[in-house]
Amino acid sequence: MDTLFNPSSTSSFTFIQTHKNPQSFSLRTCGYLPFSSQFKTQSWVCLKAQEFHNLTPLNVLKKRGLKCVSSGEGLADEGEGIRRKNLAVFVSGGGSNFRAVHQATVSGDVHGSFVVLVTNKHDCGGANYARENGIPVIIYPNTKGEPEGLSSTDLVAALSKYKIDFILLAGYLKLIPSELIRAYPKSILNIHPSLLPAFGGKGYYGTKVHKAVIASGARYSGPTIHFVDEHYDTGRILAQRIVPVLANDTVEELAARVLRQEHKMYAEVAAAVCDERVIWREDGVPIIQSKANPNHYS
Ligand SMILES: Nc1nc2c(c(=O)[nH]1)N[C@@H](CN(C=O)c1ccc(C(=O)N[C@@H](CCC(=O)O)C(=O)O)cc1)CN2
Ligand SMILES: NCC(=O)N[C@@H]1O[C@H](COP(=O)([O-])[O-])[C@@H](O)[C@H]1O
Repeated sequence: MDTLFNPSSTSSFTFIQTHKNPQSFSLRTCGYLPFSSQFKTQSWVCLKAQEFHNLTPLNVLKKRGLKCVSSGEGLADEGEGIRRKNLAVFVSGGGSNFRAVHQATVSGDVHGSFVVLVTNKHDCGGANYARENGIPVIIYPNTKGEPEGLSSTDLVAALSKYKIDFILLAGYLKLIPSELIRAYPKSILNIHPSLLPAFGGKGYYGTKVHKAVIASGARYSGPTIHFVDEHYDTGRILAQRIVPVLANDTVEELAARVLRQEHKMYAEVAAAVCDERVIWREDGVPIIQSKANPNHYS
């Protein structure tokens, strides 16, 4: 039994572009607002009127001080498609999350293409899968064991030629340098196999995470996808799913249950970022607009 955890599935947000500040969306206070369609003009989005249903009363939302800022590119015009995004992936191991998202790009579920892979282990499963699929492989960082590895500065320079839109960390076990974080603001995601902020940080990776969860007596666990900042696992949380921790779970059984949800969630989140459906609330929390119902956010 895997349960989706969707705290705000009944919430509806309506966003009005303010002429004063084309990068911020604010909630109008005049009660329910209808919109009919969305189109993009120059650098900001205009929302026209249409009846919406089951809106959370705006005054309730406004009391929570909710204002939203677009993800930067805004919503596409009705008449034109959203540009396909270039993706980079960082792996250290087998790369099952990478393979799951890559297969979603091939099937068309994710409107993006992996253009480069970075790894600290030149012969890991993820790197070999990339080579088999014609995806260039870069080694980072430079270590005794990986003398071909790049420095942080050279990594940023090497990646710049691929015109990357988003970087996905998928089982990468080294610290992402601040130079790369500065070069790709709000554009680097990581998947972690616990419900952050619990069981995260230095030393929490792979089976070590699940061992700690079981030892704690926690009844639920699950994967988290978050934006990456300078520290391990402290960036803004974007998505989570929950799974039960059973009384007689082994580390391997819990790891497998969480990993199944990781694969599904990462493909959904990758689709959202490529569709430009990530919106940053004024309080700094990123939220995802539902593909099926644009009135729903989670
Ligand atoms: N700047 C950031 N870099 C990375 C993040 C991040 O959030 N910010 N996430 C990690 C992935 N990760 C958890 O999701 C993670 C990976 C590795 C470690 C860790 O303790 N690593 C060991 C070395 C392990 C090894 O080399 O085998 C260590 O640093 O001592 C913690 C969390 C990816 N990068
Ligand atoms: N803290 C980072 C961490 O533990 N990441 C975890 O490593 C595994 C990689 O599997 P994969 O290589 O098969 O995708 C995944 O479970 C991922 O959440």
